[in-house]
Amino acid sequence: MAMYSRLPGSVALITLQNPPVNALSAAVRQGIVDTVQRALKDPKVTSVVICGQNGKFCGGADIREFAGPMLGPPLVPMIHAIEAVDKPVAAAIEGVALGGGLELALGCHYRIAHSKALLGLPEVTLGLLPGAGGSQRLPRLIGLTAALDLITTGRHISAAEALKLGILDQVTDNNVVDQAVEFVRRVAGQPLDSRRLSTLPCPCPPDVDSLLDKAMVKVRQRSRGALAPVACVQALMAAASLPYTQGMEKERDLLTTLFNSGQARALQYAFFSQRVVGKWSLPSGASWDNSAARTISKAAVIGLGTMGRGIVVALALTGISVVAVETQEKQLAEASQAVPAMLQREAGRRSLATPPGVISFSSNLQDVSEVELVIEAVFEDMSLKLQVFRHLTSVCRPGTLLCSNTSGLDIDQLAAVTQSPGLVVGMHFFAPAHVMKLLEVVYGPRSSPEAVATAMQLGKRMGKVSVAVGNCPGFVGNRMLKPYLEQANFLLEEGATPQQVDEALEEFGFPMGVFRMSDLSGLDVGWRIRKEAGLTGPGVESTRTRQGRRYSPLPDQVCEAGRLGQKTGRGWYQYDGPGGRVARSDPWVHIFLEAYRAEHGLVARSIAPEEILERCLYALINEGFNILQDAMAAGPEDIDAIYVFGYGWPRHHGGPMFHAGQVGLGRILERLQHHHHNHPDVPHLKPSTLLRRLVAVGSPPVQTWREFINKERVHSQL
Ligand SMILES: CCCCCCCCCCCCC[C@H](O)CC(=O)SCCNC(=O)CCNC(=O)[C@H](O)C(C)(C)COP(=O)(O)OP(=O)(O)OC[C@H]1O[C@@H](n2cnc3c(N)ncnc32)[C@H](O)[C@@H]1OP(=O)(O)O
Repeated sequence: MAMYSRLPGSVALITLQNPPVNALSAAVRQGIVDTVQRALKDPKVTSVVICGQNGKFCGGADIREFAGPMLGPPLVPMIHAIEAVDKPVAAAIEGVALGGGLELALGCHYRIAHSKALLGLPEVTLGLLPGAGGSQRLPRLIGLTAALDLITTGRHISAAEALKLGILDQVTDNNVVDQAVEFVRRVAGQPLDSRRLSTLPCPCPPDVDSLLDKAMVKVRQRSRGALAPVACVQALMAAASLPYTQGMEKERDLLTTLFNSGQARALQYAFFSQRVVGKWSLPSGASWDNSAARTISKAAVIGLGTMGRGIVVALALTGISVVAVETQEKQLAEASQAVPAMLQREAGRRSLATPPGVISFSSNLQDVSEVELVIEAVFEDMSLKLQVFRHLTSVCRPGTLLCSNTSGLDIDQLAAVTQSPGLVVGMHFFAPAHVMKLLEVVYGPRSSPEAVATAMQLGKRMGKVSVAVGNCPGFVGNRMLKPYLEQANFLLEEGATPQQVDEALEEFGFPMGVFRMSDLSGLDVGWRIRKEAGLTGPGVESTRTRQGRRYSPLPDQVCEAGRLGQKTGRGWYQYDGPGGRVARSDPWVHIFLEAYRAEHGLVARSIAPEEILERCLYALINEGFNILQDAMAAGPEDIDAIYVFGYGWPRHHGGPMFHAGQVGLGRILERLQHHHHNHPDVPHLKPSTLLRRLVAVGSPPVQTWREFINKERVHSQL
C-alpha cells in the first residue's frame, strides 16, 4: 500500500507501506499509481515526495510474487507516469533503495538520501536484470562505464559513493523526508525536462565497443555459464546505441528470457535459502525463536595455524577481544607478525578505519581463563583435541562455551571429556576463515540450545551464513564431498584424465574442478584421514577393494610419490614450483595412470562430460538425501546454502538439492539405479530411501520437502 498526505506548503507525501522492506508488491504498485494520480489532480499540490515507511525506502520488486502470475499495475508504465508528472517529484531515500526501489527513484526527478542509505541494482544476483527501466536510465544518468560496474556486479553502494557518481542530488545526516520536502519546495516551478532521465543521451567513452567487449569477457569469466550477467551487458549495449524506447524493448526481451530461465528460479531460491537457514531448528525442538543466545565480547582461539589465524581475524573484525594461544613458540612468533597484517588488510578491504577488536597473543593456555567462548583450532587429530578440551574444562571459568573447529570429528566425544557437555558445539569454518562466508555450527546430542544459539549468532555477527548441522562424520559438507571425490577417482581408473573431469565440472559452473581443488587444499589432508580410517598405509594390501567396497588407491599413490599438490609444485597437475598457482597438465600423471590401469587390468574407455557430471554430482546429491533422512540437516535449503557458500557450487544452479529438483527426481533416481547396477560395490550410488519416497509421491517441489520429511518421520517411513 501507499499512504497519501498533504504537507503544509503544497507538498504531497507518498509513503510506501509494506514491511519489512517496502517491496513493490501489487498492492504497493496500485497504491503508488493511485496516490500519484491524486497528487497530479490536486491543484493545491505543487510538488511530491515519495518515501518508505519505517526507515526503509524500498527493497525492490516483491521477489515472492515472481513465482506466481503478475497481478496489479506493472512497474514500467508506473515509473514512466511518475517521470512524466509536471510537478517535481523527489525520492527521499532512507535505509535501502535496491532494484525496483532504485528504479522507482530514477523515475523521480530528484533523489535525496540519508548518509547511511545503501543503493544498488542487485537484480543480477537474482538471475535478472534491472527490468523496470534501470538498465536504460542509470547509464543515461551516470555514464556507461559506471553503470556497467553497478549493474553487472549488483553491488550495494553507500550514499557517499552514489552522490559522487551523480545518482543522488543531496545526502543528509538529518531527517531525509524533511530535507526532501524542503528541496522540492525550493525547486518547484523550475523546468523538469533535463530531470527526465529517459530523454537524456547515454554518456559513453570513445572506445565504447572495446569497453563492452571487455565487460562481456569479464562477466563470462567471473560466473561461467550464468545468463544474467551476459544479459546485463547486452542491455547496456542497447542503452549505449539505441534510443530509449528501443532500449526498453531490448530490456523487456532480455528480462523475459531470464524470467523463464531455470537460473532465475535457482538464484531466487538461493536468496530465500540464505534466510531460511537463519531460522534454524533442531530435532529436539530448540529453535532460533525459543533459544536465547549469549552476546560474546571476549573469546580465545587455540592453535594459530592457517585456520586459527583466520578465525582470530574474523572475531577481531567483529569487535571481540581475542586471546590467541599457540604453544609452539616458532608458530606463535610467526602468527603474531602475520595476524595483525591480515587484520589490517581485511579491515581495509571492508573500509573500516581501524579494526575494532583487540588481540593478545600467548603461549599459555591458562590465559583463556577469563574469556566467554573458546574456539579450538589445533591440528585435526582426535587425541590432541581431547587433550586440549580436558585442559580447557579445568582452566576456563564455569559456563564458558567450548567450540571446536574440527572439519568432521565427533563433537560428542569432545563434549564427553568436559564438565559441561551442554556447552560444547562445533564451529566449522572454511579457509580462509576471515573471508569465506560459510560456518557449520555442529550440535551434538548434548549441546544446549543456548550454545547452538550463541554460535549461530556469533557466526552472523562475523558476517557468515551459519548453518546448524548434526554430528556425523564429515558433518554435512564434507560428508557429501566424500562420494563426489570417490567418483572422480573411479573415473580416472576407467579412462578419464584429471583435466577432463575438471573441465566438465568447471563447465557446469564450479570455479575449480575437483582435482585442481584437491591440489590447492593439499592431497595429504585426505591421505591422513584415509590412513586413520585404516584404508591405506603400511600393512594394507594394495587392492581395489577395501573394507568390502570399491576403493581407488590412486590418490594414495600420488601422495606416496611425494606429490602433495600446489605446496610441493606437483599433484594431479604440475606447477611452476612449490606454491605455484597455475595448473598445467603433467605427462607424469598420464604415464602413471596408464601404468596403474595396466597393472590392474583396466581398459581405458572414452568418458563423456555428461557421465562425469552424473557420476560426481548425483553421488553427492544422493548423500544429501541420506543426510536429510538422518536428520543431520533440517531441510534442503541448509544443504544448498552449505554448498553455495562453502564449496563453490554455482549459485545459478541453486545448490545440489535444488538442482536435483530441476533435473527431476525421477531422472536422478533412474541414473543412480543405472550406475549402481554397473558398480554394485559402490554403496554411495545406492539410491537413498528418501529419494525413492519423494519420487513415489510424485516428486514434490523442493520447498515442500522439509514438511514431507517431518511427516514421514512421524509415520516412521524414513
Ligand atoms: C513470464 C515473463 C514475464 C516477463 C516480464 C515480467 C515482468 C516483471 C517486471 C519485473 C520488473 C523488474 C523489477 C526489478 O528490476 C526487479 C527487482 O527489483 S528484483 C529485487 C531487487 N531487490 C533485492 O535484491 C533486494 C533483496 N533484499 C535484500 O537484499 C535485503 O533483504 C535487504 C533489503 C538489504 C534487507 O536486509 P536485512 O535487513 O538483512 O533483512 P532480510 O534480508 O532478512 O529481509 C527481511 C525480510 O524481507 C524479505 N525481503 C527482502 N527483500 C525482499 C524483496 N525484494 N521481496 C520480497 N521479500 C523481500 C526477506 O526475505 C526477509 O523475509 P523472511 O525471509 O525473513 O520472511
